[in-house]
Amino acid sequence: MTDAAVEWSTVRRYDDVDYSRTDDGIAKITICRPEVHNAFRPQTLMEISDALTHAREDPTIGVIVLTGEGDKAFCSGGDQRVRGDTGYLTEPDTPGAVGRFHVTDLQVQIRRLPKPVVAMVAGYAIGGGHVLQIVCDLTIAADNARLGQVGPRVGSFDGGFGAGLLANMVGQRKAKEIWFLCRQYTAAQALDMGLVNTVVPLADLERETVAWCREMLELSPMALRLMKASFHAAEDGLAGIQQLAHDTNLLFYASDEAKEGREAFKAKRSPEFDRFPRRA
Ligand SMILES: CC(C)(COP(=O)(O)OP(=O)(O)OC[C@H]1O[C@@H](n2cnc3c(N)ncnc32)[C@H](O)[C@@H]1OP(=O)(O)O)[C@@H](O)C(=O)NCCC(=O)NCCSC(=O)c1cc(O)c2ccccc2c1O
Repeated sequence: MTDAAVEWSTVRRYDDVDYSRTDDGIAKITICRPEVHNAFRPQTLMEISDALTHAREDPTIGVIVLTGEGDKAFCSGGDQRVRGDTGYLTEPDTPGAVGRFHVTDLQVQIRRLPKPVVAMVAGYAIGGGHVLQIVCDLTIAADNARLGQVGPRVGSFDGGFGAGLLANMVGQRKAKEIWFLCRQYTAAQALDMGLVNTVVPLADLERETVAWCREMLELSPMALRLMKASFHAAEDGLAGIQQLAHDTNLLFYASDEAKEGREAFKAKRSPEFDRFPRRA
């Protein structure tokens, strides 16, 4: 879905993915495999990961949008054509090739990324594609969106974020229904159960998504970063706490107290921490 009213310039065109940006700091990462409803193969995920890393490191980017090309699908999950007996294959035509689940690292990368990631969903968000929208921080859905899990129908399941985060969003009962029945849900149903943030007419999807992103760009990036880490601290266990804890290091390093430790070490003298308050 592209909207002529929003101007994007290409940062990098990969084989499976387009990475563009606006002048004011929104990155857009688009899965470009509409012939398979934007199903991902390992290369797709590696390209998304590379674009996410670039957007993370670019200080002029404040918010990242993840989407799929066209209006038929956000993403239909793993590309069944390259699914092997050991995971998804980078070289499906090579006998004995060993596969893996590249999406594991990508899900974690989105969770850890210290900038908001917004899923912009038109059409199908199914299977591993649905889990991708779940791990994004916000989801803006078009009124033609169809969301659901398909794993138990095709011999798969995602018991990680695909189960736990889903249950946190919609409750255990509904999450079990979604996985145990493998139904598809309309955008309106998804909104009703808290699976997406808002639903807009398809023609307005990109404009609305960009409007949400621009609202976030007006806010304190550090406050947004710390809120994202705070939301994940409990859900992600020690890894979530690690993110939040290390984010406090970012702030602590700028303090005179931390600088005293660094400068004392460099000057080969004892640090003078006495001048810093032992706060109540
Ligand atoms: C998405 C659909 C419900 C759409 O149905 P519809 O009838 O509208 O469209 P078609 O079925 O005709 O599809 C058009 C065209 O696209 C091809 N296609 C669609 N999805 C895929 C896919 N995932 N892989 C490959 N190809 C796909 C389809 O074959 C058609 O091609 P033609 O050449 O015939 O035109 C419906 O398409 C559908 O149900 N798709 C399958 C969805 C699916 O099985 N997804 C994978 C689920 S498993 C998964 O995603 C997964 C991935 C991981 O990496 C995991 C990692 C760790 C744990 C779990 C994981 C996991 O579960």
